[in-house]
Amino acid sequence: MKGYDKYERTYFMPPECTYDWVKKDHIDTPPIWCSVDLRDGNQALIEPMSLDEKLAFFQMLVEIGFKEIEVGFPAASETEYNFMRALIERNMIPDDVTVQVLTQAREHIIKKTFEAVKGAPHAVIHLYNSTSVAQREQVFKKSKEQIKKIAVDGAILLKELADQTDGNFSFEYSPESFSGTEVDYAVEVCNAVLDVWQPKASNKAIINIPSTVENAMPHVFATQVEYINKHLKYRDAVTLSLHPHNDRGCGVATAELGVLAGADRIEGTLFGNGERTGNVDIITLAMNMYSHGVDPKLEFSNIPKIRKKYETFTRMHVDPRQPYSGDLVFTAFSGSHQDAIAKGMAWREEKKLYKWSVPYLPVDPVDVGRTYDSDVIRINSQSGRGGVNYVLKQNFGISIPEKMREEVGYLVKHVSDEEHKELSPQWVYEIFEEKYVNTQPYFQIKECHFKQIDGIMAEATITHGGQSRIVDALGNGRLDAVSNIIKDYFGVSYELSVYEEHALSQGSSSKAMSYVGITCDDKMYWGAGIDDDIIKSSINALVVAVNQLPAIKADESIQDERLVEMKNYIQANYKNITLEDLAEHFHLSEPYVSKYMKEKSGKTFGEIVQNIRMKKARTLLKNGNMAVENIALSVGYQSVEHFNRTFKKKYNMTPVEYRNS
Ligand SMILES: CC(=O)SCCNC(=O)CCNC(=O)[C@H](O)C(C)(C)COP(=O)(O)OP(=O)(O)OC[C@H]1O[C@@H](n2cnc3c(N)ncnc32)[C@H](O)[C@@H]1OP(=O)(O)O
Ligand SMILES: CC(C)C(=O)C(=O)O
Repeated sequence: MKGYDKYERTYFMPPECTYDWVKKDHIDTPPIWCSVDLRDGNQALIEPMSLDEKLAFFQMLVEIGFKEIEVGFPAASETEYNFMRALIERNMIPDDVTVQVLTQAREHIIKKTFEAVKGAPHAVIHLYNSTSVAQREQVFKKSKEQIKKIAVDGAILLKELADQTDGNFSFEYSPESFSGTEVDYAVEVCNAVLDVWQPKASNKAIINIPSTVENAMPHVFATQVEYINKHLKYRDAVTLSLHPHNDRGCGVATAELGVLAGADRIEGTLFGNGERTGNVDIITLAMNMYSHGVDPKLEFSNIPKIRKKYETFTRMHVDPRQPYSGDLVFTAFSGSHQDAIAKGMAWREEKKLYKWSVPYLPVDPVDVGRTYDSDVIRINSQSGRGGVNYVLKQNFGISIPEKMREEVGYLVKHVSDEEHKELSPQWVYEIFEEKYVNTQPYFQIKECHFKQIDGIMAEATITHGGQSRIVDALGNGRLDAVSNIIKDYFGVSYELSVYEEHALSQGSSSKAMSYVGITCDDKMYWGAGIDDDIIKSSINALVVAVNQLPAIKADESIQDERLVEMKNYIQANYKNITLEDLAEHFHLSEPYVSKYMKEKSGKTFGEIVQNIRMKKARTLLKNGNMAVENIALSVGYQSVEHFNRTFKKKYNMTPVEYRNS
């Protein structure tokens, strides 16, 4: 890529590099968390938060459990100033929470800041000035000594004003733009500031190391932090804090390695809001610890609720891939992931495990306020049988037999592929239902009675081709007897291979769900049935399965017989027949009859009716002198105009022209 040679590395390795942090593999106690949402997060918003929004956000941060909150930059604006005053005057700061405010190292800004914090029960005054090579040269045009003096002068003024101002104050100093600063020089400036403040273990100062613009790999930052940790004066009286940004996308790694390197405290924001690519995301950091079995001491058990408020207050949007918080972070669309998750969840339930080990899910989604129903497995063309089965089970209590799952999986994903869409759980259910439960059958068994005679005798009413017949057969069980009826009646052979059933809870009532798999020529055919009655549900399942057999589907004698019967019925009732009448007469649904007629005769129901009417009309026109109006009505048209129009369209002449031709 052209232009790469315009850049060079702008960070500095410390004079001595030690790598003690490398030997640690996890963080066992959470750092002190400081939220900077209301300051660094707020200053990065297109529209900074209003006073009321800041108050509500502050309340949310307190509820999450933050004990240190940088509430703003009071010298920046009236809103910022008034917010600080409101917190103090309305007594909104809980006893165990410390608020913090930021100030430049400029006299009037520091003075304004102290006016804002007057009367605070406990506040941290956070002083910063830039120390990087670039800022020394380009912005301040000052030497190292002069830059250090800005910090020291600021520190002196903080101390003086703190002594003169009503309230309880501690101090924080940040060598801003540390990432482009020589590490030993940054330490020198920090130590000079500490010399002014003379911190005590009972009232610690905070030294905050920002990766103001992240410009190095996280291990470089950790090595820098380790050096600072070892070279800061008054170390027992100093809280070493980090303030990572995310310009290289490594904010979280930078923070974690920095903590391993000796940092005690982290400044960050919810969802990583902040300047440019953001501050480090505290939710991710906290949840990373949580997923290692460490209590982060922040409450993220309902992230969706926090997110909703955050999005309202900041007008920002959380990315669907944002760790722990995004819409899609617990979702598997792909088959093998879904399969493993579904099996892992089943394993967990079966073994009654408390410890979490479900594949592909770093934490239990329920722990952060998500659900298993809609968050974990979603169906598209990348999905597989494990996922489809999970969705049916989780959402509808349908537990399909192991051997049936592959067919159902392919059936569902095929629809998604064709439609090019994600399928909602309801859609998945409808696909399943249409094929296995409510399929339009070639035959049905509407009624069945059983007698115990040397085995089971079943007597079933089989309906097909518009006719119903009562047939009986013996079997060694009820389903076997019904199966024998079907075999005898249609002359088909198959093996009844799988029968499974379970209760299906729907609201307060419970139904029986049955599955039947039959084998014919080494291939399995499936059906399912749902009914209050277990026998009925199993017969329905069997009927659907048999209806899938190619021998039944291709049985032209059944087809032809029914088609002829339908045509005869139309012929006999052509004057006022509707599709609804026809479907009802043959105990079938309208869409099925409509599709069936088109497929089998090449004409729609409407075309067939029209042909019959026209044929009758032509005969009446040629034989006798019945008025055209009367002919129209007698063959079933509502009006003569309609008849004339249809006739002309079909024969390219009017009925009168036809009569005279
Ligand atoms: C990395 C960070 O996030 S740091 C925090 C940044 N946040 C903000 O800036 C948000 C709030 N800031 C503001 O509202 C404004 O900047 C104010 C009100 C504080 C100050 O505004 P202004 O007086 O117009 O000054 P501005 O911020 O533009 O800075 C300009 C001057 O201050 C100096 N300056 C900037 N930062 C500092 C600092 N930390 N310490 C000392 N001097 C500073 C600049 O060198 C410049 O000096 P010059 O005029 O002599 O060249
Ligand atoms: C003021 C400092 C800590 C800052 O916000 C930064 O450097 O990013």
